Amino acid sequence: MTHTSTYALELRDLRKSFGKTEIIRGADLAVQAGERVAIIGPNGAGKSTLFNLISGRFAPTSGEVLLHGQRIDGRQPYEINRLGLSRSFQITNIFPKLSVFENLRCGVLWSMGYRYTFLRFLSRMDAVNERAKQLMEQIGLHKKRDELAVNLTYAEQRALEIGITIAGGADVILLDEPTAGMSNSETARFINLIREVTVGKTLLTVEHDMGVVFGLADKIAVVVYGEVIAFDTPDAVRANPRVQEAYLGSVIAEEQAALH
Ligand SMILES: Nc1ncnc2c1ncn2[C@@H]1O[C@H](COP(=O)(O)OP(=O)(O)OP(=O)(O)O)[C@@H](O)[C@H]1O
Repeated sequence: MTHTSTYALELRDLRKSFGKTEIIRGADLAVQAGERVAIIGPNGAGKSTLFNLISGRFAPTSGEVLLHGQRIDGRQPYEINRLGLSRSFQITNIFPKLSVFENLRCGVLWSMGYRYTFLRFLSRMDAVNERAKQLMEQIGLHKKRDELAVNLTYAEQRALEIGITIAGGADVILLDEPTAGMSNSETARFINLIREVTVGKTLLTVEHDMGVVFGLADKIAVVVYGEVIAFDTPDAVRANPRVQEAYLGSVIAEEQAALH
């Protein structure tokens, strides 16, 4: 049996009920460090709820969530963040009236436990500035250093969100539909950006766009009716009869029809 600590993230018989309705119904998942995982499934299957359970927004009704072998279920989102798991929307909420550089500095400081009200002191903080500069280059916004976030294009704002998400150096990153609302060419560029900035990290995305799923994921977790019914490589998931029957067959058929 593999030792638990070899997994970056593990879900064990995770359950969540809202009122009398069980939405997550015994989900199991074991993600190795460095894997990029896309969570897919029909509308209402429980994908966002799973993200909420992992990131601490909801406490599970029962079951366990482990980050590098350590139980994190029931902990507060900020505690989970400090333990090395960062979710895009937790900290995002870009500050529209701050520049790209200032937004990234806030991301770095937030991860260190400061509050953005210390903003006026930031210019003295060389290490913070250096990290923000490095992030700005990583996300390709160094030429927009002093541009206010509100003036960025949509795709640039999403890139800034990713920069803020990775600012604290978390090694497990959760992204909700990172390319939603982008054009095809923006999406292709953005997949590359995500791949680059998550090298060596563990990535989980909730994703509806099959192009993104197959372009980004090393493994796919298929969630149907609150359970992970398959967790495997994209090719194996495509070929899995249970997945085809439950969900993916119709999506692949649509995809193939669109290609011909
Ligand atoms: N806070 C809540 N209270 C009550 N029911 C909820 C709550 N959050 C989610 N649900 C219900 O849980 C079910 C799963 O929702 P969830 O958003 O996790 O699905 P999803 O797979 O992310 O769907 P989609 O692909 O449409 O975003 C839905 O029936 C939803 O109404």
